[in-house]
Amino acid sequence: MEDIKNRILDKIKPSDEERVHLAKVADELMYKIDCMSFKVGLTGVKTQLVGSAARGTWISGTHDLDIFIMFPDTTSREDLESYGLSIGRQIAKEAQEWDEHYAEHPYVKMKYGGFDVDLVPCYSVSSASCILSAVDRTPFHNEFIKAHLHGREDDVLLLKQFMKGTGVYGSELKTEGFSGYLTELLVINYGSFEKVLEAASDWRPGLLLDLMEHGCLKFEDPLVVIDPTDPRRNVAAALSLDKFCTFIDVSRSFLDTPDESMFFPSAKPPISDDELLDRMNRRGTSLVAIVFKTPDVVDDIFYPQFAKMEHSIVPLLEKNEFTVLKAGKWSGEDSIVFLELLSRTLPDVKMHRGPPVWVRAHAEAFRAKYVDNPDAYSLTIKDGFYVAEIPRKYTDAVELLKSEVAGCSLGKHISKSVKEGFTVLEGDQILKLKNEGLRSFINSWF
Ligand SMILES: Nc1ccn([C@@H]2O[C@H](COP(=O)(O)OP(=O)(O)OP(=O)(O)O)[C@@H](O)[C@H]2O)c(=O)n1
Ligand SMILES: [Mg+2]
Repeated sequence: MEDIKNRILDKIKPSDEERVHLAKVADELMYKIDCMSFKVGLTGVKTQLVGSAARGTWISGTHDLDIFIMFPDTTSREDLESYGLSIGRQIAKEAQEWDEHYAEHPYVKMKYGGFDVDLVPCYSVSSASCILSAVDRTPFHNEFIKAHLHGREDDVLLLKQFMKGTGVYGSELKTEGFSGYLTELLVINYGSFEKVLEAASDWRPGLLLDLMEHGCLKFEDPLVVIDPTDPRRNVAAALSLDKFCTFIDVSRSFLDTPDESMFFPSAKPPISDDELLDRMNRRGTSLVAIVFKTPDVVDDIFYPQFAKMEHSIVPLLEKNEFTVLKAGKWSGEDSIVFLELLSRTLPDVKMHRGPPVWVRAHAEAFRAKYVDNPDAYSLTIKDGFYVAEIPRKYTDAVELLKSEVAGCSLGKHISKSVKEGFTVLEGDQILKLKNEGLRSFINSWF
């Protein structure tokens, strides 16, 4: 175990040179921001480096700098936004590339000196419980982690890399995993990388960690980690049940058989046509793919819509009695929802249940509609209910999807893209999809 940890740390721990370079670029940027705010006559504005770069918990080679421009809490929202943006734009003049983003406030993102820099305006408030906007907590996170981590940066680095390797790191809506701050709190709470894994091996959903014993509001999430700087917030709010459980699973595996490759797994190779056909034949199911053009929106807008799409399409199939074994999603230039069905086709007969025979008026109306209906196969009684045996609307899942997908609730941008055109592929038609990233996704998913 010690050997593995040391070998991993050799790869992920920033060198002294990297630390010096990062500090230099951060200082340079903060100095420029200070000069800029002085020039436009702002007083009381402070700048601060936050996030993993400020805490010594960034993974070597991942170069993001989060710099906060902190305005006095008496600043109006309009002033904070306009000064924040104009300072950002000025600095961006010397950047390799830049653009504007919108979170709680608009902010500027840029490539500067080899780093991905976020210049985020926020309010400087006296405590995290009186924040005026969500980002105002971040400087308090910095203070808390610096005061409590006590030299366990290496444990955080190992935990982050282990989570990256096992696919559970990142609190964006695309991943629904663990945030950087959460990994730091877990190390503080349990004491070390291994102790986090040992504890996680016995986790159950509904777990509450309340480091500062705040006592707390009720949260429904699988993991609740009360923010030590703000009792109203669950730091693990973005974590999905499946990512929570994946972490339990990989923690047990690693402690059972420590394996370096879990930190840096090699991607599955793209599946070949022959292999894919062979797998389809062996599984004996029907594989269906719905393909549409990926709308041009940011991940945090796209992925919730993509999840919504899956959660509309699976019930559509089930309502029509197609059994969905599993669903999967992949997105590149095109986006694809995969559905593995027990069978693509169903027989023509559908059992349509009517009212109980003893509910006379309804029962007679139902009987009258189906008893001599030339389209119906027959009318029977089962468990006290009339059952009409009628032809089903869709006997082919592909026809169902072609007709009904565009009418599903899909989210604004996906809906627009699907209405502009989509295709439904089944079985060997899926071999038309050649993208290598997609083929390696299929290799691990199917
Ligand atoms: N959902 C989020 C995302 C970010 N933050 C705050 O913003 C900081 C910077 O965010 P980010 O760069 O995403 O995370 P890091 O902790 O810097 O981790 P990484 O090493 O992955 O960059 C975090 O430390 C945290 O204090 C937060 O409170 N909630
Ligand atoms: Mg960061």
